[in-house]
Amino acid sequence: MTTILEIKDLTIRFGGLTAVDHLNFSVEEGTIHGLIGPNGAGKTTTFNMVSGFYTPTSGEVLLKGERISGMPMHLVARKGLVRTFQHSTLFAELSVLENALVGTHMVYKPNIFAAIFGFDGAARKAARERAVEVLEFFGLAPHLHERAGDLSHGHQRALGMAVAYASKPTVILLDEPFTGMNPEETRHMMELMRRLKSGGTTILIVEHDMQAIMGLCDRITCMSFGKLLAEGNPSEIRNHPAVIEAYLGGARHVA
Ligand SMILES: Nc1ncnc2c1ncn2[C@@H]1O[C@H](COP(=O)(O)OP(=O)(O)OP(=O)(O)O)[C@@H](O)[C@H]1O
Repeated sequence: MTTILEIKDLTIRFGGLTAVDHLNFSVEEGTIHGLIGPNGAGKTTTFNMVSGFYTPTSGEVLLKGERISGMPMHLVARKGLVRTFQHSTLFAELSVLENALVGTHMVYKPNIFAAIFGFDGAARKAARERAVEVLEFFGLAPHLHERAGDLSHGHQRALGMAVAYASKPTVILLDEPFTGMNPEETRHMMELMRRLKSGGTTILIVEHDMQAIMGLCDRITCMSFGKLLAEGNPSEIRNHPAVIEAYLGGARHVA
């Protein structure tokens, strides 16, 4: 196993609140790694630091040994790490294909509008091919020319992942990808994630759906009050007394 992502002593303070407090964990290449914890534990804030959205107060994030913390998001993305957001960030007025083309801009051209309208012939063709390939992978090929805002909720979430994946990331961060999905959509999304993993992509996922997390992840890190609470495989986490306590006050099992 090779470590692809290292979170080292990561800390961020907002005024008097330490939202993430000397957090340490590593993600192995080609795995699905879960980041869980009760509401307010600091999961999204950690994602924000890993993806370059926030600058940590101290500590660092290494991608393949290179420090990426403190870099702006677009540079982190160019290094091969991209994220999705809890809430859809699609361009609702653009078509499904145009949204996916925006996702390719990191690879083929740095400017969003150039990604859609201004490529030279060869780059434009390559970007379009990549966008269509990714949309096929996510089951969105029948919807290429529909307005993104008109898609079903499940398809919008799939498109959010497709846009992120279009830039050919080595690591993809998924923030609550199953929110608002019905069981069928969740099953389908889980299958897509397993296929991404088979293709060699590393996935770090924040999610409250414990059944999905336990079914998907190779390894899980649990946070509580900004700190690392426990780490292990799904069965170790499911039976970990501190995790059970953090979620349910010790009353029941996690999943
Ligand atoms: N920009 C900010 N300014 C001030 N406080 C913040 C900011 N971002 C997050 N926090 C605080 O940091 C703590 C951790 O929040 P965070 O959203 O990371 O938790 P979470 O584990 O993702 O929770 P949830 O599961 O509810 O999404 C919370 O107390 C939150 O209010």
